[in-house]
Amino acid sequence: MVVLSQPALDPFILIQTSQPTSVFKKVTAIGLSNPDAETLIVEACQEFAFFKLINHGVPLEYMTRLEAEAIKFFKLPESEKDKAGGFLGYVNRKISPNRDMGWVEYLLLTTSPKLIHHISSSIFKENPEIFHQKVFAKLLRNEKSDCLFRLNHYRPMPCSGLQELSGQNVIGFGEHTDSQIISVLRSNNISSIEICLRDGTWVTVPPDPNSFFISVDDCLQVMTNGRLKSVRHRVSINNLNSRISMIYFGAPPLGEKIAPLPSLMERGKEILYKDFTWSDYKKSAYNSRLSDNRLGLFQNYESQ
Ligand SMILES: O=C(O)CCC(=O)C(=O)O
Ligand SMILES: [Fe+2]
Repeated sequence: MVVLSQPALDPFILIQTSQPTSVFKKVTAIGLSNPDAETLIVEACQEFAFFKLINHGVPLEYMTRLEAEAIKFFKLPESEKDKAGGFLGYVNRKISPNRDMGWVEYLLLTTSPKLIHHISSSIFKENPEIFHQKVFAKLLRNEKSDCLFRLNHYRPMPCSGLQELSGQNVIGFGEHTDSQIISVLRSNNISSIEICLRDGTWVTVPPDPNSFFISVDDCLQVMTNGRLKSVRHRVSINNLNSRISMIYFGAPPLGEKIAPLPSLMERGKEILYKDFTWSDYKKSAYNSRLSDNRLGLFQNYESQ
């Protein structure tokens, strides 16, 4: 990455020098009604830590309605959006507390039923009941979990910037693994997420607004004692259209112990991780950089 001493809004600080990626044609598409779904999911998670869920039964109109509300919000003047700022709510370009920036603005929401109502009424003023739709009501059922929901907006690059940037990508969301158990992502049809395969090659996953992309996150890596590995991913911006994505991060309750589960791990394999709670993980993640391996701290010394 080229780091220039420019004002915070200069997109050039985010130029990504990595090679262009090829399109990932092998992403496994799995429908839940497929009798072999369980096996296919395990295989895809072992091989790619990532798969595409098709025929999921969630009507497209739910997602497009929420997307429309998000677009309305993101079109507001910066001063209005900033009023919804804070740890939860609106954030512009700042991806982590530790200097990680991206060409992205987002709304970070908790899925706690009590808080979501409050947040929704201040952000989606014209449609505060947006999260009362059936699909979200289901996601919000577990009051104790610490799940998050993020709406990302990758603005088009300024035209003058694009001419000079021709052929280069700008970091929308830098390389990282997600922390939780699984993430469920849906985006519009614009540009896409890139994932890192086991051999270290980065590939671009073709977008599909009708499907969900499911990824293996850090906690699931621990719960399976490393049998599944969380997937490194990133978003690059290289065109003139806005990308909108929404991601549900499925997390445990704060005090929950995260540990390898005998039913998920390979029999007889040594335990790779120390005991820790989701709250311990979050505290240590707060001091890390986006691209860090945040599980390093929790690995058993003997097993490294
Ligand atoms: O916006 C995307 O497509 C992915 C963003 C992402 O990885 C995240 O929000 O954790
Ligand atoms: Fe992510």
